Amino acid sequence: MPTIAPERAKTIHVAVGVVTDGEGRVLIAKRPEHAHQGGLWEFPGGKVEAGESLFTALDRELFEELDIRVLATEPVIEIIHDYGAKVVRLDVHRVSRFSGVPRGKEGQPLLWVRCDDLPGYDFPAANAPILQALSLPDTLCITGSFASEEVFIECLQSALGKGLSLVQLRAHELSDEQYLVLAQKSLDLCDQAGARLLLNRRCLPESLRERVSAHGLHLDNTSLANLAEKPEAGLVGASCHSLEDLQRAAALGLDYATLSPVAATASHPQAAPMGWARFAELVRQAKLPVYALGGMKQEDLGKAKASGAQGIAAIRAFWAAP
Ligand SMILES: Nc1nc2c([nH]c(=O)n2[C@@H]2O[C@H](COP(=O)(O)OP(=O)(O)OP(=O)(O)O)[C@@H](O)[C@H]2O)c(=O)[nH]1
Repeated sequence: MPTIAPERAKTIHVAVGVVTDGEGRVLIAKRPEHAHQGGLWEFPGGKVEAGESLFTALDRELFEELDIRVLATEPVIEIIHDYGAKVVRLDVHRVSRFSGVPRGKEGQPLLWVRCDDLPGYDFPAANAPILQALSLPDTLCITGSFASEEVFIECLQSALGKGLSLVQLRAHELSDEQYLVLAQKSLDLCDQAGARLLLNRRCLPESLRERVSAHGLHLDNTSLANLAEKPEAGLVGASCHSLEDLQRAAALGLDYATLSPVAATASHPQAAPMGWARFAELVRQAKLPVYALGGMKQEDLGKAKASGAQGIAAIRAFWAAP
């Protein structure tokens, strides 16, 4: 019978801190050459000791490594990654408030980096979903019904005015041609507001897609199932309803997933809601940022984050004429 090497018998729980400054930059440190994943950049942190809470572990590690005390944190993402020789569970939290001035107490080089610039640094393989999570907002607006183009524009302007910065254009009732006209108008408004627009259109012919250079694509569940590789279309996410879907989305290297329905939803009345406990269980096993979808309201954001989500995705909560 094969035996499990002792160091593989248990998953190592690691507290990881994304220390953020007033300008939204994050702190990265270089791992020592001799360490596991040595020479790569990391977010400061270390192993959670027996009996320690995540907060206590993070505070202790960041004091030991950076000479700062942690004052406030919020969850970012949890990643289980198998390095072969060991399995790590990275419990990543943003350190939004701290006291002291960070310095590399162990002689490690430190850098403050803008989130957009993080992909330019080499991180351990487990960190890819952390970088994805940091590049995404905690709300995803999905466009809803509209009686006329005028009403659509009003709803979109209202959503952008509330600060929503990621919009998925879902309008299955339109022809390709009508959809593209609306996509171009939406893109102009999103660009003006500094928001990103994702096209959700099954089988939108390549020639038409080329006419609107949106910031990315949202794939429906059928497209996810049929896809052989991630389309080269910027930010790409997909609609997931199961662990298999989430695993497929991660294996394709997609940037995010929506997981639904969490609660009962008017847009899919026949679908049975999975509830928060099941949602959290699935998200724990996901290797990419996941938005909770289905009956979500703005006040569900805290619950979603506490369940491991990137945030919430919704139509009704965000789509309304002013
Ligand atoms: N701190 C940190 N660890 C990471 C990151 N990404 C990643 O894969 N890891 C892995 O998580 C584990 C954390 O171990 P560590 O060496 O930082 O923990 P520690 O400070 O308690 O180390 P020690 O017990 O060797 O002193 C390592 O296997 C490391 O490769 C990251 O961004 N930050």
